[in-house]
Amino acid sequence: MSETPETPQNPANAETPENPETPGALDDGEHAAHARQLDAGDPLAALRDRFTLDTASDQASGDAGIYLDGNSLGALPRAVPGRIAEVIAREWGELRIRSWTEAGWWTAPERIGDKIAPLVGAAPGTVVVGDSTSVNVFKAVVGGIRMAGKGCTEILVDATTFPTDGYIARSAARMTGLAVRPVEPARIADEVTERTALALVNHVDYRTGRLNDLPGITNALHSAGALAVWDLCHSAGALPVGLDAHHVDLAVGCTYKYLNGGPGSPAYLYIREGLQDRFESPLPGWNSHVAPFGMDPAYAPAEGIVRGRVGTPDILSLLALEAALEVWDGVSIEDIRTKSLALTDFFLDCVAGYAPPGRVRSVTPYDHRWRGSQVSLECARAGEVMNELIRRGVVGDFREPDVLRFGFTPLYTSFADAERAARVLGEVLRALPEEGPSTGPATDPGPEPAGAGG
Ligand SMILES: Cc1ncc(COP(=O)(O)O)c(C=O)c1O
Ligand SMILES: Nc1c(O)cccc1C(=O)C[C@H](N)C(=O)O
Repeated sequence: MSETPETPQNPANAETPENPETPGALDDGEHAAHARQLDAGDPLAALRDRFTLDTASDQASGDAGIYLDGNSLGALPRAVPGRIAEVIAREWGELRIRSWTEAGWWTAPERIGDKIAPLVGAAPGTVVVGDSTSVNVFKAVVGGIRMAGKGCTEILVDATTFPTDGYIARSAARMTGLAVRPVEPARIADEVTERTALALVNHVDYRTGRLNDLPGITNALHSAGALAVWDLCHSAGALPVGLDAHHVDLAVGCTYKYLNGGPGSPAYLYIREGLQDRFESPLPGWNSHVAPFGMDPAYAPAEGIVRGRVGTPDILSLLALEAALEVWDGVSIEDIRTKSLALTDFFLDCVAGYAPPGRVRSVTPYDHRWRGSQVSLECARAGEVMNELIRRGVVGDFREPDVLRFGFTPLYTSFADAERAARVLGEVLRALPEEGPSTGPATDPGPEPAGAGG
């Protein structure tokens, strides 16, 4: 994974003069038949039943939606409503305060961290669940700066990062007297110096779906004496991460995308085992104290990953997440990756077949080494196109200024979903010519841009 990223070659970019512009003349049947064949041979196909989604027969009748926004909000696992009803009725309703010990509420952040750990290649005891990703970015960046060498004067931040990481990193740097330098992930190895404390990098770019080179960048940072801090929001649950194997120092991620924990479900913090005793949290709440019920005015951190905690855990959301993680029973992340790449390859082929030539350009690398689990298509009038796709039952989302995003969650997305989404996209692009009366939400999103609520 440490080779230089190649220029993406993408069938959806390719000129396809042989593709007729009239919908009826496309060979829809061939793509649809291929989708049926791929679904029939898909060893993960049955996992879709672990989720509440529109059924295959709803889809056959054309009434149901195709959900390609699991990279924003994962679908609802079937086990969650029953478990939450039980937690409310029994644990909160009857046991009340006793549940902190008798129902295992107190230890839930580490117990659930241990369930996420194998999905990101981490050992037990290295992941703690709680707070939002934004808050965990703050803990990781300040905690990392405090571990760095005294002569460090700067931190590097992925220049293409999801904005919250950049905002928080800037604030953290200001508080600690360091400078912030935005650097493209592919340039980090060249830009890191002995004065760099750490780099904060997104594993998968939220906008383009590009997979950044975690092993190579981590290695380059270490060679310069800097720490590697990764944001796994768009990779955890979609592809193998290998945190321990690649000696990542600190990592954060959300659980509401490919981990299907539900809206606003708590995020997680990973601290490499060898660094835990040096980690000084910038938010040393009583839950990370060595003796929380000692009520000592002086702070003394707990041993191990517990020191990543802050205050009282958000129990209902945490336990919903725990139930959601049951969908991973018997599922290997390597098989998920294989299906993810097959789905995105197939979608790109279908788009190349169905979209009018030149109307969309994939900004997601075609090269598997650099592809996450989404396909992002640059397109004129993208906001309007996405609104129309959603109206026709294909739910992806739109990101400024001109990107259509389609997320593929191998646990529940079928090849038939991919084919139908591409077919409807082709229809919508024909209905909305490139030069429209206005550029609409692509330049002026208004209060609710397409897909914002996903
Ligand atoms: C890469 C990345 N980091 C952070 C966040 C946001 O984190 P939070 O859960 O704090 O809103 C997102 C998405 O919302 C994201 O895509
Ligand atoms: N967290 C979100 C939310 O509360 C509302 C709408 C969208 C989101 C998202 O997760 C956005 C997402 N991180 C993105 O990749 O753009």
